[in-house]
Amino acid sequence: MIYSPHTPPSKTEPRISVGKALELILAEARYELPVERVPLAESLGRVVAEKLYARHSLPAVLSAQVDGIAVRFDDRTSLPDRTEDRPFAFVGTGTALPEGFDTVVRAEDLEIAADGTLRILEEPCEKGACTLPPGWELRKGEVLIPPDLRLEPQHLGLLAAGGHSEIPVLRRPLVAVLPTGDELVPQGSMPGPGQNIDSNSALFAGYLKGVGAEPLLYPITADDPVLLAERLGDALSKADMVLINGGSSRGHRDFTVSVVAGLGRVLSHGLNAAPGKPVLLAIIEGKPVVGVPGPALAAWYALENLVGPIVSRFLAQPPQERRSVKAILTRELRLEGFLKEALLSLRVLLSRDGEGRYLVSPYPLKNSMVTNFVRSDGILRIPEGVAGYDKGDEVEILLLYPQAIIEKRMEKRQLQTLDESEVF
Ligand SMILES: Nc1nc2c(c(=O)[nH]1)N[C@H]1C(S)=C(S)[C@@H](COP(=O)(O)OP(=O)(O)OC[C@H]3O[C@@H](n4cnc5c(N)ncnc54)[C@H](O)[C@@H]3O)O[C@H]1N2
Ligand code: MOO
Repeated sequence: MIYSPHTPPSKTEPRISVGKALELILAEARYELPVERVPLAESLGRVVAEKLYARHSLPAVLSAQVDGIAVRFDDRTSLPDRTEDRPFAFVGTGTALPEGFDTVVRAEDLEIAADGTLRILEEPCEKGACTLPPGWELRKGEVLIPPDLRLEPQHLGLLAAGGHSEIPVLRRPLVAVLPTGDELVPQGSMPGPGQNIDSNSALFAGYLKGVGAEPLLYPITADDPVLLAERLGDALSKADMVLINGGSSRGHRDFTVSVVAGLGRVLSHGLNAAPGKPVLLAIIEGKPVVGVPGPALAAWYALENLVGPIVSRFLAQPPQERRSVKAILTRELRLEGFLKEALLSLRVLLSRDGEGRYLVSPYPLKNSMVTNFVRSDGILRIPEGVAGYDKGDEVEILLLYPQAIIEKRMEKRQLQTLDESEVF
């Protein structure tokens, strides 16, 4: 299959690689977030803003590690031991040993006879056996969590054990989303002739939440540079980063570039990427501003390649990575012209061959409806400079769903139980 660009870029248009564009915006914008305190139960997935220490020791005193009896080690006699006259106390796992006791005998190593007398079948081998000394779990003042850690459920347990109920975290980056275009109507409206639903705002909101940001959704802005400049100003006064959606290309109503250039510094306009070529990256008042193309697929790649990593930078995290699988190409791919020089992202379907290996079939590039995107299993990214692949070559596929879900999708397709028009 030969891929060629459907909108060849002009020869004079300066374009840079996606990697270089990301490097520039990461190096040149300001990435600072204020700290807020949230209840421990709501801190999952949040990024801790400062080092957190244990506020007390656990256990506070010598405690039992198992269910059994507490004894004094020095009271032991030869085995088996009739112990009705030996002092002991029943203890449960995690409870404190009563004063004067130093060792625990496991319930399995005891016998209580019918007459109520207690025998120790297996004497503890050392003083302190089956106990936990004070501070064994946590020592007061020890570091529990370093700064910049994204909290997982196990960290929440540790912080609770260490005496924390409110956690200082980085505020989620607030990302303003400005949909633009005279042809757009809000979600829930019936689109008339020439109208399109602002579906990208929903896509953006979901994507942003998924990477740990807080979307600030604006109403649709008409194709009017004055209105756009006003909205942009408002967004910059509230948000940490601004996404302007649509109007990024070269149509007579595409004002994004001129408005942004009037307010700040444009770092790049045009990426060596397909889809996702007309992406605008700029800095206004130290804040990153991204002009995201209108077509949903191009928009998604801009989110994935640039916006996600920028949000991660705000949160002092490495960019989130998708799971990938190796797959065998079912046909050759030859790239021509601009596509050979660009980072090409192709949507793919996966299946399996008789040996259980993944097979991969890419969709044609032009087939860029958002519904078809939802139907794809993953993405084949072809780096800049690669002219194509042969049939049978092994390539890496980034998965759009968890692997178990992909397996189910493949199974359904193989059984042909999928309705042709089904979108899932
Ligand atoms: N002469 C040229 N035309 C185009 C070029 C080019 O190089 N020369 N590039 C093409 C490429 S590639 C892309 S990608 C698009 C970029 O378009 P814009 O970012 O300027 O977006 P619009 O023109 O405003 O809209 C395009 C399309 O997307 C729909 N859209 C916009 N916003 C939304 C939204 N919030 N929700 C859903 N859909 C949205 C819009 O209705 C249009 O259908 O330009 C090519 N043209
Ligand atoms: O392919 Mo454009 O670069 O995103 O429609």
